[in-house]
Amino acid sequence: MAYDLKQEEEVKEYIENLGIEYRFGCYKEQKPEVCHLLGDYLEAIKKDYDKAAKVFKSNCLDYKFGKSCLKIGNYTLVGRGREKGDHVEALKYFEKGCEYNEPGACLHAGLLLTATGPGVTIPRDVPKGYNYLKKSCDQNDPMACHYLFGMYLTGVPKNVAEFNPHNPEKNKNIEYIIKSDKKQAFQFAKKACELGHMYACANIGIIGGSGFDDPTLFENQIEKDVTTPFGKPSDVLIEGQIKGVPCVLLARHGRKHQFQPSDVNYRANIWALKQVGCTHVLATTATGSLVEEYKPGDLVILNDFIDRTWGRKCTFYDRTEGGPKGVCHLPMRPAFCERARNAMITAAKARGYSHHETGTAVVIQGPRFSSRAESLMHRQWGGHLVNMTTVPEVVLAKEAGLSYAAVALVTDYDCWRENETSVSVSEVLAMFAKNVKKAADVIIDAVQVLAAETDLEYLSAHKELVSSAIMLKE
Ligand SMILES: CSC[C@H]1O[C@H](OP(=O)(O)O)[C@H](O)[C@@H]1O
Ligand SMILES: Nc1ncnc2[nH]cnc12
Repeated sequence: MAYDLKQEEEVKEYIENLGIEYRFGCYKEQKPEVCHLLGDYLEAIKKDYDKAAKVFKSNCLDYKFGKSCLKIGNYTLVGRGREKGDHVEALKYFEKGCEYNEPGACLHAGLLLTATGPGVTIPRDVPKGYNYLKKSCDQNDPMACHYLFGMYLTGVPKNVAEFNPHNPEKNKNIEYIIKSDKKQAFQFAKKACELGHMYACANIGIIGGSGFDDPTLFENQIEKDVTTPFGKPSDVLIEGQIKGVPCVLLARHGRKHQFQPSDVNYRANIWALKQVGCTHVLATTATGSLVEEYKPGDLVILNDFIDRTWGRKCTFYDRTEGGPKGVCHLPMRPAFCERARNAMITAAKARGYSHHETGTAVVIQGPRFSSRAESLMHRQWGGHLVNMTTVPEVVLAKEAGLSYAAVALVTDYDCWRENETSVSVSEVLAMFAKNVKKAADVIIDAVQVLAAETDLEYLSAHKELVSSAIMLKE
């Protein structure tokens, strides 16, 4: 019978008939896949969780239907269709579901057995949990592959309390159940990415500024020539891994430094990184200092900017064909991603490098350096540093919903100090070359810190902020 689903009565009748069909298929014809549909029907349409739980439970135990074991496992975990949650019983259902080859059930069993934290009531059994995760990943569950990536990336400590997720250096002498293995980590990340886990794909973009062109940072490099709706980025993207984490490197000014700051296609650079799946961008920048305490050779994790540039394309929302639609009024406080900044701060601290956790960069148009009067004015404005590239890069990264942070290397005192000559390009490059290892180490370690994080809510928050800032959506 055909239903006119625009008519309310007919929709009701259709839904009732659906229930009758499912009951018939389940109870009379004894088809497990239809019983599972009946459970879904009772849950989603009837909101009768008690009955749904009974159907899922019997379909799991009597008919060995893995998907229903996963469902009843989840019900048991959170206390749906029963009085309260029970982790131990939930695990039994997940294990059954896994036995019946349901990858989601293997994933949940693996997670429960390897989880730590105050809410966990199941004794930790990492080897058993690992096997469940592995079975799930082998059956192409992207989440399971991503968890295995995380396990191999950092290693799984015997005593979790001894492990410091923010300081890899401090974990060197602790005992591990699974030892860190970057090659294995990469294989699992690769598989998770291929299966569509967005956070596992080439996920950390690195924009190398003046003097930062060290491709030896990367293992297994591949050059990728890409184009975007906003034109071509400054150079090819170099994809590879840093200690097992998929990353992409881009030279901000091109590998031959062929683009001066006002000619860099910042939009194409950021878009290209986003296009290949980056969720984060970590950048370096050579900067002059505007205050005595920020000394040449110091690192600064930028947290704000003053924009003195002009004529640069500083939004994706300008109706470019293939670009996003609408008008975007994005707040700039905070301008940089706090989580990515913290990862850099953690890295600089752990290495013992002289650094400043905050700093405001005055971004000038260039290519000339500031006059003395300008430099003195920038000081009065409260700037700590001066450079030519942070705007619009940070703005565009934020518009693209990416997590962006920049480590500035102080190369000079600009030209505000009494009795001192003005900054020169040779001074900047020489100072950067002398200290480039510090910037590279901070990037390398920050990549590890970010990749080991499991709470990725902040990445969704970046995207939601952009959605909420768009007017005139089509
Ligand atoms: C080479 S001197 C001026 C130049 O250095 C900085 O470049 P980047 O930010 O790409 O490291 C500064 O912003 C100027 O563009
Ligand atoms: N003094 C300065 N002014 C602008 N950009 C710079 N990059 C490095 N030093 C700089």
